[in-house]
Amino acid sequence: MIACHCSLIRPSPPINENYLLRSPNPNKLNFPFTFTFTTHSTKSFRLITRVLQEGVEVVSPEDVSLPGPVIDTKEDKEEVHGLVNGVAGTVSEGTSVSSTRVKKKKIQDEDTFEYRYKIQNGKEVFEEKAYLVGVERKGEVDSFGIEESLKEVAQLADTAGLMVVGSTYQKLASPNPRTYIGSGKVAEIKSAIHALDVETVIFDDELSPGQLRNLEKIFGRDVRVCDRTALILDIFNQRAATHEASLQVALAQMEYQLPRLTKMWTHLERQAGGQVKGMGEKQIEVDKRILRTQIGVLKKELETVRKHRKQYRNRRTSVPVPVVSLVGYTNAGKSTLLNQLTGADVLAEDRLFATLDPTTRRVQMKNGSEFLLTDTVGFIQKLPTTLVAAFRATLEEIAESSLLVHVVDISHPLAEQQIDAVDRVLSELDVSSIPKLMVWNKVDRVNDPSKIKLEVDKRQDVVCISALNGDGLQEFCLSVQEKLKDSMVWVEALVPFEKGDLISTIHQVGMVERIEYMENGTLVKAHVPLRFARLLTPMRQLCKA
Ligand SMILES: Nc1nc2c(ncn2[C@@H]2O[C@H](COP(=O)(O)OP(=O)(O)OP(=O)(O)O)[C@@H](O)[C@H]2O)c(=O)[nH]1
Ligand SMILES: [Mg+2]
Repeated sequence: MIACHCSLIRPSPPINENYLLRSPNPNKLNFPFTFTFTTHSTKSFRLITRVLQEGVEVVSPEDVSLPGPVIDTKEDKEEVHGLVNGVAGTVSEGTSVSSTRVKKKKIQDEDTFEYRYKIQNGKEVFEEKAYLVGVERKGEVDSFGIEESLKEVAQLADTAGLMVVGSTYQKLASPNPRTYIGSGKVAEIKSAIHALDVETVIFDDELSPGQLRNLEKIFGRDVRVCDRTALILDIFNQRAATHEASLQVALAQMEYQLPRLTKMWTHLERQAGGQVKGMGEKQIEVDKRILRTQIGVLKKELETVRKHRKQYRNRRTSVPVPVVSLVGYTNAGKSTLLNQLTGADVLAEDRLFATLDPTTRRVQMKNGSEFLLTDTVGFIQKLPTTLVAAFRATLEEIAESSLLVHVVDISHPLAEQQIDAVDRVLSELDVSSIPKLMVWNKVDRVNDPSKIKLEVDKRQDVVCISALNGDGLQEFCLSVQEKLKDSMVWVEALVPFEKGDLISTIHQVGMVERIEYMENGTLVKAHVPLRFARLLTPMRQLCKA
């Protein structure tokens, strides 16, 4: 056996910890982490490959290179010690995490490992086994209900590439400050997860850093504990396709990590036999400072990206075609609707958070008028505020639109609760002054479509559609136009013949009621966006004269 002393530096943005963990056992990454596996096995090669692909720098040994077998063939075992998630450092030999359980698992893993590697978003990921835990607060009416909420976490886990093998929940008056759930429940979960060989326990609610640490300690070193927020961050991290989205996710991840750094350096004190008490704490402070600096750098970089986006938006709005934004619960069908109306090919799939970046396309009506339609990131109940804040730049698109179209999956059993959850996020975004239109989507999936249509007829601000098969899209566009008219101003202007191009712009951005050709120009009576009305001011005066 040889010991390879590697310091692994986590790059900025940090690599996804889970990603590294989805590697040969042990699946829990502690700091420093130690991997022990057999030479010549593809697993060792995979781990190093993955580490390097992720951009993690291997400081030593220098001979860890690709492609080709990684480790000295004379020995039959290797160890990789390293630090991830922070700064570089020299690592002395840490303790190997070869517990009896890990040894037992190793034998099983040899057989079962291969089939748990899956290709997701073009990357090879290891499908961890996950166990879900929820809490129902006594006396509090959670409109979603604990079972539905857990079902949603299961969907999130599936989207993140995890294999859910069990779940449980507890009714509590108030959460336990140490472990979130009661001690009896903790013991029950511990035996369940060990029996099921679970690698990750996911809590449906946000855990405090202390609760997270205590639970990890109780469950054992090779079991990772995470919460809904971390899971959503993980999905966002996997799916971020643009530079801006990556920056936003990295920022949200770092802000989430900042109070949770505590565990990283406790090994220093352990190795020193407790003689250098406080050494770990000092190092945590150093790490926190580094992280804060990185957060500052990211924020500045985001600001630059944001400025570019604004310039682009200003250019776009020089011809004031009204902007309509699609908002709604994740998986409601926003991207499908955009694709149907504009022929765009935004990814639309039966997974949560398929879309992260806004996409804008032009919709041309038969009467010549146009509007821009923007697809946005979906919302979810218990959406972490850090994420809403991180995505504020993206969501600025929403704030600057003329109309918000709230897309609802009306076939979902919790459609009403989802509407409330979306309204809650919208209220955080301060967009109450923007007119709204509600769209009940997926009518083709409801048991009794006629009942739904009857209900829609009674209401004024709802349109019923199937974005998938195109039902109701004509009516949808007319409703959008009607709603847009409400946000426009009425003008009567005499446009000189030499400014004839203004007439076609009025057709494009507004709603023309009447056109008359006079001796000294064209008399137009129309609804137009406010900014455009200002452009027409001199001609409106002419008209008055
Ligand atoms: N039956 C039916 N399925 C639909 C309809 N609209 C969308 N879907 C399906 O619902 C799933 C989610 O659709 P998306 O368009 O990705 O939903 P989204 O709102 O963009 O979701 P996020 O990007 O995750 O927020 C896909 O599998 C679609 O095919 C519809 O009208 N009827
Ligand atoms: Mg989408």
